[in-house]
Amino acid sequence: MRAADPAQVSAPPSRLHEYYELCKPRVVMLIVFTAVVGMFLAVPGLPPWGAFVWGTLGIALQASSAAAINQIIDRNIDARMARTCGRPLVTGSLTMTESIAFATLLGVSGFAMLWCLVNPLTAVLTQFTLIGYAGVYTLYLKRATPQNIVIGGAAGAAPPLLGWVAMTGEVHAHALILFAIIFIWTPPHFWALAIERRDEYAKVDIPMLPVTHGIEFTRTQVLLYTILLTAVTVLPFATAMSGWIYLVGTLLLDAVFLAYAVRMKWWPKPGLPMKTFGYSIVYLMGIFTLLLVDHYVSALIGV
Ligand code: HEM
Ligand SMILES: CC(C)=CCC/C(C)=C/CC/C(C)=C/COP(=O)(O)OP(=O)(O)O
Repeated sequence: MRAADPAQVSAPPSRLHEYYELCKPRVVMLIVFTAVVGMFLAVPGLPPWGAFVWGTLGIALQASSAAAINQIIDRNIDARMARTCGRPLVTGSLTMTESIAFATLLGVSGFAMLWCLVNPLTAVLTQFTLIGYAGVYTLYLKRATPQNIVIGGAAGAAPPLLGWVAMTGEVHAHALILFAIIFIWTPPHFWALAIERRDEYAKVDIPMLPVTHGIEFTRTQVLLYTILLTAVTVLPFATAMSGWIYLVGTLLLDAVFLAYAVRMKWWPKPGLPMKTFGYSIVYLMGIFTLLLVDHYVSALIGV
């Protein structure tokens, strides 16, 4: 048997992989999943396949473009934080010109796809979302106020609403509930991580809440937002948008999230904030999976 070639084992990541990383793929995948669930919930039965495919692709392209623009704007901050210093624009594996061209290509093709093959309202709202994240949050809010991620969270919360509009051409109250769930989820999602990364944000002068108001205050805010989140996640059931399957599942997920937040507040220990952050991602996937499953199972069994 031939021994592994050391040159191959330590080969640098391909350029394709670097472009892929520029899109923050794992975040974008969850964002697109929430948009897809919005599409399924918007209609009885199955969504119209043309609008579904082009809508998903268009939203994914625009979200990826927004993530790439965020890395273009933030390259100097990213270079000085351990968590982000391996990003393609920091290591030099992609140049500014390449990154700008790539982000433009994704953004323009995503917009054109949504405008021409889905509907103009979806295209315009998705474009505002891109500007909200890449422009308003990254360029301004992130550097200006500890409420940066609360206000900026509106961009991350928009995708299920965009998915809904892609299917129906209009903004429905149920779509606003989906928006509200992600909007209220964002602070505990991010501040759990920021507690752990406080010193890095302080070093680069980014006024994240644990930097400006301290870790204890941030833990209190995480707990308060998690309580509020529990209330907001009951809204799909309260408005008859979802049924019992959703309610039981969501209350279990909420109970675990609350337990994390309570432990972080009164029984903090090293590693707990990162576990809470990790759970926040499982939680959001869980909530949107429950919404989807409930939508079809309730229709099938007629409850
Ligand atoms: C303003 C809003 C948000 C902020 C400030 C934020 C912040 C962050 C940060 C800093 C990370 C990186 C953690 C790391 O590198 O270890 C992260 C990871 C993540 N976020 Fe968020 N986030 C936001 C909204 C969202 C939204 C809306 C979603 C999805 C619906 C999302 C899904 C994720 C996922 C899946 C990861 C894990 C990525 C990985 O494993 O590489 N985030 N978030
Ligand atoms: C449909 C559409 C256009 C959606 C765009 C929404 C979008 C891409 C949201 C991403 C949220 C996010 C990862 C924020 C963290 O940015 P950060 O700069 O605080 O985190 P970082 O330090 O890891 O870069």
